[in-house]
Amino acid sequence: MGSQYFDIKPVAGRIGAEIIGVNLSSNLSDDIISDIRKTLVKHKVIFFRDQQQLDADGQVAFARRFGEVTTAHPTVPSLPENPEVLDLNYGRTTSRANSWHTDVTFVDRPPLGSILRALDIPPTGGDTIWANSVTAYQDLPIHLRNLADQLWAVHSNKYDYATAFDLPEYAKAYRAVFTSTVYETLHPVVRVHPESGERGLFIGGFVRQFRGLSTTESDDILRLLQAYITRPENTVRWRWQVGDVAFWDNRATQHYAIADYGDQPRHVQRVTIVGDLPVGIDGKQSEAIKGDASEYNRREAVTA
Ligand SMILES: O=C(O)CCC(=O)C(=O)O
Ligand SMILES: [Fe+2]
Repeated sequence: MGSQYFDIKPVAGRIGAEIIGVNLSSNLSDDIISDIRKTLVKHKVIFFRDQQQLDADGQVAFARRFGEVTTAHPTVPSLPENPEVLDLNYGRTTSRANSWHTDVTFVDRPPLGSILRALDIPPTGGDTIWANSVTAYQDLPIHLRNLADQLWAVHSNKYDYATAFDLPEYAKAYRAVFTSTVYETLHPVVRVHPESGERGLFIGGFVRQFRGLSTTESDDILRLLQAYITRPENTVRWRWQVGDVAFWDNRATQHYAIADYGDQPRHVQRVTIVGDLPVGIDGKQSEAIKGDASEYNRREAVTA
């Protein structure tokens, strides 16, 4: 699929494409937005360079073209003047993003996607990697695919905070909120993408246990399945420059922010689009177990 409005340049063999010739701060027609959406669904993560003219409000306005935007995230401070914008500006030691995950899968409607804008990037390091969960599923040998097809997983935001990272004072309020409500949701391990119909592995960092298996069995199987997600063939790595924008399909990817830049500044801002209720290959939908997940996407911003 091409577009009459912009050029599409794949970045890696199986995931990721750069969109060339679109100014995200301009008034984009519905036709352009529709082509951007198709490109996102096909390539799973899309990149736009040189978007220095785009500010936080423009980023929110662009995100709104794809769906409802979430307010606030319990682990990451929002901008006080703009609760839709997550301000990720607190260094490698305080981030949970340097592990493979799909965003916010502990609620029943995890994000459709997120849009990340680079404001300050270290001279070296601080890249982000995305993985294609559809090609990972296709890579599974048939017997493992049959196993994955039958599994459902409990996703939760409950962590062992004994080993938690140290937070700067201003971010502690967010952690207090994050830990005050436990969310648990049962999702299919193999999810049918609502737009492409593709099957993908829907797992990642918030998976606690597979239904009907012990925690040890779950850990072993999760490790086995994650190994297909993180195979280099299924990934793309982006070397950020200030002004870059990345937009990923959170329904078909995992990502990992590389914490290799020491104490150098790295500042990115994220806007998140509400997704739908995942559907498994048998047509069954995800189910919230704990926490009012339906309210989650509209919860109040916490500002310190
Ligand atoms: O900082 C990054 O590159 C990504 C952080 C992350 O995981 C996110 O914004 O969801
Ligand atoms: Fe993330």
